[in-house]
Amino acid sequence: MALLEVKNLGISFGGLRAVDNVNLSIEKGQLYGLIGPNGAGKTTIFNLLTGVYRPTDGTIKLDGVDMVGKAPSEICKAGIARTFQNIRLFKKMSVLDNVKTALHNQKEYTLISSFFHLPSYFKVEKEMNEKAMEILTVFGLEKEAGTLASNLPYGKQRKLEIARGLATNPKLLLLDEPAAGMNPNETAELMDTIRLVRDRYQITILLIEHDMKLVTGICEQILVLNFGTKLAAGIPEEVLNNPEVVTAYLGE
Ligand SMILES: Nc1ncnc2c1ncn2[C@@H]1O[C@H](COP(=O)(O)OP(=O)(O)OP(=O)(O)O)[C@@H](O)[C@H]1O
Repeated sequence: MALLEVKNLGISFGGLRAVDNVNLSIEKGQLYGLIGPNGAGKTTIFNLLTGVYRPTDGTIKLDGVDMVGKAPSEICKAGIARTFQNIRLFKKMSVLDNVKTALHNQKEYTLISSFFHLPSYFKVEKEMNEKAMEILTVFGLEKEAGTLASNLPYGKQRKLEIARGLATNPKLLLLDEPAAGMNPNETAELMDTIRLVRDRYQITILLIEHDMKLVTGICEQILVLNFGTKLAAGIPEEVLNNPEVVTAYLGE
């Protein structure tokens, strides 16, 4: 059984059919790319998968469990995490605290234990610090743990966003244009990090990306959308040489 099984997914906004009859089957541990021209419906699919929008048609199953109709917080608990095109960090918090707030998805202490500083509070706090530091190390951010998120250079802020997604302990991590605004060196480093995250945590990753070097470099399968529907799907080398894709996506 695929980890994510999406069938006949669709949504309309008034007269606009933003996503229409999309099918997606992603195996556990796969690195999957979602590409297409501006306005093709990519981010809308992320919004459907994470419960921001409710589909007008179709089904979404994670590990066999129906996600349609669940609140975004429930879907996050079920194992789908995401990052956004525009960075959404707690800018006035430290790098470490940004990751720790995401860990609250799993570990919690009671208000009473925190207020009275009971031993259980310190135990959970210590565990959270250790776990957050482990995640920061994967992203090469451990030395910046105490830095304010707003003081990180752009490329590291993008990495911190992914670290926060990972901290919710997802089965499926959705990355919306993770390399947007990065220079080629930062993008190359990010590609290594994404691979490392997948291998080390054995999670499944679905990413939207315009940078074809990144897509062909790390994605094992891709789906090309155009006007909300599937234009092509398969391994990147084949799909990107498909004349229809070249015409629609690259505008040639
Ligand atoms: N809440 C909404 N209300 C009305 N229209 C919407 C809404 N959300 C998205 N759309 C429309 O749906 C279409 C698909 O948008 P979407 O943002 O999913 O495209 P995209 O492929 O992610 O584009 P980009 O690469 O530019 O981010 C667009 O025409 C957009 O204007």
